[in-house]
Amino acid sequence: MRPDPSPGPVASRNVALRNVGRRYGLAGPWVLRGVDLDVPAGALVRVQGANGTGKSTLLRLVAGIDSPSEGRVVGRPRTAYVPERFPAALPFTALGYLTHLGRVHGLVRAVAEREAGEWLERFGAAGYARTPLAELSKGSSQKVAVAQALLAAPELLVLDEAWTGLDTAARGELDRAVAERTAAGGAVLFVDHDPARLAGLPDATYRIEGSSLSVVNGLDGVSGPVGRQVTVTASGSGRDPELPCPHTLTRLDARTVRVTVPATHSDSVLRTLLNARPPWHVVAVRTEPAPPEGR
Ligand SMILES: Nc1ncnc2c1ncn2[C@@H]1O[C@H](COP(=O)(O)OP(=O)(O)OP(=O)(O)O)[C@@H](O)[C@H]1O
Repeated sequence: MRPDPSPGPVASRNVALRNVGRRYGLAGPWVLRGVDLDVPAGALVRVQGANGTGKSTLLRLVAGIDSPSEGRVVGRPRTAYVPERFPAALPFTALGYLTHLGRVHGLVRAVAEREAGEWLERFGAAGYARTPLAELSKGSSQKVAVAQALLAAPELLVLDEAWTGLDTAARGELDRAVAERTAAGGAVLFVDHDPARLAGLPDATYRIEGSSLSVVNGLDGVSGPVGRQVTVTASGSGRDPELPCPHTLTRLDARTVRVTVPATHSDSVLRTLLNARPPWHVVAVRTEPAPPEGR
């Protein structure tokens, strides 16, 4: 099912970040800033980025288990989340834990237990159904982490490196489960270190770089930076300026360039231009209109 990327209010089954920033501690560096992201129902969305750039932070914000330091999260789909590290030291067996979660999601005990058993079977973990979580191997406990998310048939499934540690059969099973969720109209947002993971399938791919989010492939087929943008027109040397963030550069004439950068980086870009040797002359600075709701 293709997602609907058309502008308009965000439906409750969609989730979106609007000008979101997150930093840890009052004076900590901004891990994310000025981030706008839409995850519409039915969409498979991938987030990429080098280690420590804020992928898990972004996923936790979208999943609703962390709150932004600034900006808004819009929409409240029923969400399930597979964390990078599953807290396996809970006082349950694998089956007991999944049955308990099934009941939390409103299933009667018999149905919860049956579905829990079916998911363990599907991931090749039925043999560990009665094993305490704390005694499971890393891979087996990852299967439980994945099963707990799928058990709830969530409207939004958020997978943070969920394939890591799974054996080949279970990885294939998770691929199929992702396809089933999107076919059923659910959204799936994922991070995985393997660039071949679900290759060719995502409806949109984003990259985190320097606290900003860029579009690798957008829902509307557009690529480039997202979020509020600032356009700076500057004249100076015939060479292109070296800027400290992702940007789009257009040369207007032999001495004049126009660069568009995420608004969150406009101060550092202006500083870079003014401190260059020789300095650039800044002709104009314009803040571009915010993207419409639903984009
Ligand atoms: N709870 C926290 N408290 C303080 N700093 C944190 C916390 N969580 C993440 N960070 C910091 O935020 C930055 C981004 O971390 P995050 O885990 O989101 O990145 P990541 O892209 O998922 O990394 P990786 O690819 O290594 O999993 C890092 O500098 C990290 O140290």
